[in-house]
Amino acid sequence: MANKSQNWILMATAQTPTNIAVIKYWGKRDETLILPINDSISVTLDPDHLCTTTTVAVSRSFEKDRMWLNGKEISLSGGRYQSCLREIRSRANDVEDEERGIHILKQDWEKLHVHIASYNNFPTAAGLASSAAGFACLVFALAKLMNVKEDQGKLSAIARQGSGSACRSLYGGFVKWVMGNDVNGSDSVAVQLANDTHWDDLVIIVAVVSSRQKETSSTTGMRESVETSALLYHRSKEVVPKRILQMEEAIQNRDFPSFAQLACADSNQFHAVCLDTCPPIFYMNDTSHRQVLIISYIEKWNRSEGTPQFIRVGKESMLNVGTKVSYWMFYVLGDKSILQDAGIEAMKDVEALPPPPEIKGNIPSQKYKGDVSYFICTRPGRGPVLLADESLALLHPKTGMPK
Ligand SMILES: Nc1ncnc2c1ncn2[C@@H]1O[C@H](COP(=O)(O)OP(=O)(O)OP(=O)(O)O)[C@@H](O)[C@H]1O
Ligand SMILES: C[C@@](O)(CCOP(=O)(O)OP(=O)(O)O)CC(=O)O
Repeated sequence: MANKSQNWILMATAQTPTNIAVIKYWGKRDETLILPINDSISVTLDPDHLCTTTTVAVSRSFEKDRMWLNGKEISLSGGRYQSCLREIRSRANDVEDEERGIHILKQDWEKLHVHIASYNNFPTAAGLASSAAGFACLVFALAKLMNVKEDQGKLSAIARQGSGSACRSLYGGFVKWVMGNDVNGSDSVAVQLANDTHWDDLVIIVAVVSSRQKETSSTTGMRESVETSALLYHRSKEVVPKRILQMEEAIQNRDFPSFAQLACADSNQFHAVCLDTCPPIFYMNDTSHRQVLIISYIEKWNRSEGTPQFIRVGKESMLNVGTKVSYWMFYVLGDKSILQDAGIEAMKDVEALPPPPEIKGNIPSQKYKGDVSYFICTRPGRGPVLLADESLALLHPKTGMPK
């Protein structure tokens, strides 16, 4: 290795959005390579509101690979981290920085160790797809550091081995994860259906029910569904292939009624599969489990009556929008102007919202004050980016340790 005497640290910092599936991935045909039993489609969310920032650093003074997640050191010994590190290292290339006297040869990367620090600006493992943004960001940042020349599609196949849904976060806008046929997973990659500007009046409101960790992880849940649910088999073979085509068309045509109907139906079927699993999984009813996704569409809200048109994914969210609205803690993160555009400035404006027609005459007697902790108002967003501003790095440029 060149320039052994010099004590340099080379770093790269990236920011990567999370994504939310509108046609869901649920079930693997290969657990190690993370190969799914059906295609899925997602919307990448605006990284200004929901994202992961990851700094990766390399130095010959580092004695082993180390990682800090949200300030706490975590083990990298797990198979998923090891797969991502191995796959990226094997594609690394020479890195030259004449000014700083850094010369790393392709073959050096196998012996060099990395430090990784990552921060999620939203709760980890609470159903907000932290693993998606996290592994996509890790792979993207390492690829930049190690001068990996593969395109986003190839990188998506590496991120997939960290967490399935992570492959979709390598692109912005509307993304399809093609399940592929290869036993080695080379064709199980993400492709972009449309970029983040394609449908610029689509608004996504995530109502966070609880920031606590889920009791059944997606990995365990979907494994049990594959083993026990006959409905999942029917879903992956008969239902999803048709729905994927319809969803692609709805996105292409910016056809909101079809988009919302398909997303609702798919979310409901996902929850039905969870119930059909033995033992059953309850993501929906237990408010400690999962955020409720509410997709809201504003057709130039400023020009219309000023009333938001909430379209819900799932029955629980329907109830939330309609009857619980005045009991929500009105705490909004993200782009508050989205609600302000709709004439909602304060709690009294929320209370004045009419319940949706579906729940008229069917108002449950029980009221759950404070079920929704907060909202995140967001939009379709761009894919991963490298942050050039070194002050945003999560590792010290001199020590390579977390700031
Ligand atoms: N920023 C990150 N960088 C690398 N890995 C991360 C990061 N954030 C989370 N992870 C990994 O993802 C795991 C959480 O994934 P998990 O699938 O349980 O939750 P989730 O992704 O938040 O929820 P869901 O998949 O249901 O949407 C963490 O334990 C950690 O291993
Ligand atoms: C319900 C989902 O969010 C499941 C996501 O599962 P993960 O991608 O977290 O699972 P692993 O591949 O085991 O890491 C649906 C989706 O995002 O498509």
